[in-house]
Amino acid sequence: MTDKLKDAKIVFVVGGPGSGKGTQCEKIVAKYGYTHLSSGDLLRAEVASGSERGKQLQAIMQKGELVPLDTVLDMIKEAMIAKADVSKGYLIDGYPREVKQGEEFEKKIGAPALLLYVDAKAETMVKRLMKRGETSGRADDNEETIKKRLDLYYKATEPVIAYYEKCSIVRKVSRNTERNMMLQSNMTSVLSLTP
Ligand SMILES: Nc1ncnc2c1ncn2[C@@H]1O[C@H](COP(=O)(O)OP(=O)(O)O)[C@@H](O)[C@H]1O
Ligand SMILES: Nc1ncnc2c1ncn2[C@H]1C[C@H](O)[C@@H](COP(=O)(O)OP(=O)(O)O)O1
Ligand SMILES: [Mg+2]
Repeated sequence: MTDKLKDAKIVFVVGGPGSGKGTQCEKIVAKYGYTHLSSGDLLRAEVASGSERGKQLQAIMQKGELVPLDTVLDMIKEAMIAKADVSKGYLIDGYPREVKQGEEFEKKIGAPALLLYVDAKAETMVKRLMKRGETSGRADDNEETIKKRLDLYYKATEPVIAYYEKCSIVRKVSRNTERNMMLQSNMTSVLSLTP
């Protein structure tokens, strides 16, 4: 099964809650036709299905905690396989959330070609999430859960960036670069390579 993903081009998209991961991914999809898989969206789809597992996931997400690694990795892998025949590459948005998730992904699927680090100030993230919460209907877009998600981001997810900096695959997108990120040659050269 994993054979289907043997040569897959993989881009991890990492950043704090509300940093703009989903927004930047949409831009990349429009330009490069990559397959966008958001771990949060996959989990919310499971919740929406009303399954027993969905109920357990909902309770964890509402508290701003991480769901079990195996659950999210299995979902991502399944979604990747489903698109393997048509995909030019994958944007894995919201994963890894901790170094261990990155290690497991590499063992079970493959190594990332690039990690896009979407950077924003805590103050900006909180402001955006409070605004998003007015219409998103998301159980975790409220003040209390946002604070927990931010704390967890700095504690568990930021180390992921340092971990991948060692192999020089991190590209940072920040306020100054996001508007013209598609023009950055370092990103273009990696993204436009055919798988
Ligand atoms: N560059 C930006 N400037 C202003 N608002 C933004 C920007 N990027 C994203 N947003 C807004 O911030 C919120 C969070 O963005 P989203 O892409 O959902 O982030 P994430 O997937 O990282 O949580 C959304 O409401 C989005 O419209
Ligand atoms: N890779 C992962 N591991 C564990 N839990 C995850 C996960 N990705 C998402 N979740 C769970 C916990 C998150 O607080 C919640 C929402 O994630 P998300 O939609 O990626 O949020 P955001 O886009 O605001 O950063 O789903
Ligand atoms: Mg998102």
